[in-house]
Order: sequence, then structure tokens, then C-alpha cells
Amino acid sequence: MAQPSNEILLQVQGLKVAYGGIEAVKGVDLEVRAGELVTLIGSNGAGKTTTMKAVTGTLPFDGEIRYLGESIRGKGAWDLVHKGLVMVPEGRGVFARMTIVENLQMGAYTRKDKAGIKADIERMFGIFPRLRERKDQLAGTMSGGEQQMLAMARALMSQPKLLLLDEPSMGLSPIMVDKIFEVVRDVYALGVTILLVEQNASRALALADRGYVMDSGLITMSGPGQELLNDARVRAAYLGQ
Ligand SMILES: Nc1ncnc2c1ncn2[C@@H]1O[C@H](COP(=O)(O)OP(=O)(O)OP(=O)(O)O)[C@@H](O)[C@H]1O
Repeated sequence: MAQPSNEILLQVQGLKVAYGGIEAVKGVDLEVRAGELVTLIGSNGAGKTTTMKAVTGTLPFDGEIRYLGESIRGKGAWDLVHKGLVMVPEGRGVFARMTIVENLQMGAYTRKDKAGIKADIERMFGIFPRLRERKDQLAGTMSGGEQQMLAMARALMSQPKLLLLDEPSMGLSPIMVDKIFEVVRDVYALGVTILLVEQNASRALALADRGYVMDSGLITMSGPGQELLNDARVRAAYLGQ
């Protein structure tokens, strides 16, 4: 398993985001270090996706967000993708009318190394055998779980330094949820740093080095994944126990 280092890839301090007059994020602090798998859990409407959107440069915000030690303020989303900050959004967003191989090639658009891209497509087929079986199929005709795998593989093609996954298990059957969490674990084991947003708190905390609990726009608890998993308040509020 990847060893967390001391290098802070992402640092969020006093983050506030409002939609019109409504504050969705009210002062969030969090950080992700190189090699970590960190999860952000919380119920519907807690502000998780809004936090991710601010981090990826797609929403205006108050407070500070630093990626690789530099403020992201004024940097466009594409700029951040080029620097390795890549998000797989909720709802996946694969290119429906392109094949799986074409989607993977699109994921590598920031790269010029043709041989490396070809080798990485093979590597993705190793991690996601289902995609190899269907490589010439149009992405829009794949199942929800297959599209989620493709979205993750496409993101990995850009060789991210920090991969943000927004609710990858949402809307999937229990078997596919198992598969997706296995894949998240495998990708983490490859050494990719991950910030995983999830409503499936028990599965996310079981995998994560550290977790943050978000409620009504604020971080209410944080700590090692296992510790949060065993915490009575977390169990009562998010695990139904
Ligand atoms: N574009 C928008 N305009 C107005 N309000 C919004 C917008 N997007 C989100 N919100 C509101 O901001 C709050 C936080 O939403 P957000 O999507 O960040 O929550 P979430 O924790 O990701 O929830 P979920 O798990 O349901 O996706 C919610 O009250 C939501 O209704």
C-alpha cells in the first residue's frame, strides 16, 4: 500500500461557498497529503460536491485553497487538470457517443507521449478487464457501473497527482458497489492520492486513511478512517446503527 508522505497536496482553509444568498459551505478546513486516501462523508445536501467544485476551480469561493503549495484562486479548471488535479464527477460524464478506447484517449489529451498513452490504455485494461472486453462499444450503451469504471480509467489516463472521486458508488447495484470500492482500493494501492466523496460512509471509512464528516456546510468530525467508523456518533448518524 502507498505510504502517506508529509507533502501536502491539497490544503483547504476557511472555505465558504454560496449560491446566491444561500451558504452551502460555511467554513471548511481539510487537507490531503501525498499517498493518502482521504474521504469526505455526509448526508444529502451537506455541501460535499460544492466543496469539490470549489477545489477544482469551477466555483467562486471565499477562504483559501492551495494545491501543490499554490493558491488556486484565479486558476482555471483546465489549468488545474494540467497540474494533475482531476475529478471524476457525480454522474460520471463519459462521452456517450465515443467508444471506450476513444474515451481513454480523450483522458490523455494533456499528454504528448503516444507510446506511453498506448501502454497506459493497456494498463487500464489490466485494472479494468471489463473495459477490455468492451473496448469498441459506445460508452453510452454501457451499464452504470461500467461507465463509472470508464470514468475512473479515463481520469487515470491523465496521470493525476490527486484524484477526486465524487460519489462513485451512487446509483449502482450492491455487486457493482463492491466492485467500485475494490477498484478504488486498487487505484490507491498503485500510489494514486485520492479524495473520495461518499454517502456510503461505512465503505468509504473502511478504506480511508483519514476521513472528514460534513454536515450543513461544516466539518463536524475528522480522524483516522477506522476511528470514525467505530465512533458512536458516526454510527448513529451515518451508519444507521
Ligand atoms: N447550483 C446550485 N444552486 C443553488 N443551490 C445549490 C446549487 N448546487 C447545490 N446547491 C445547494 O447547496 C447545498 C449543498 O449541495 P451539495 O451538492 O454540495 O451537497 P452534497 O453534500 O454533495 O449532497 P449530495 O450527497 O446529495 O450530492 C444543497 O442545499 C444544495 O441544494
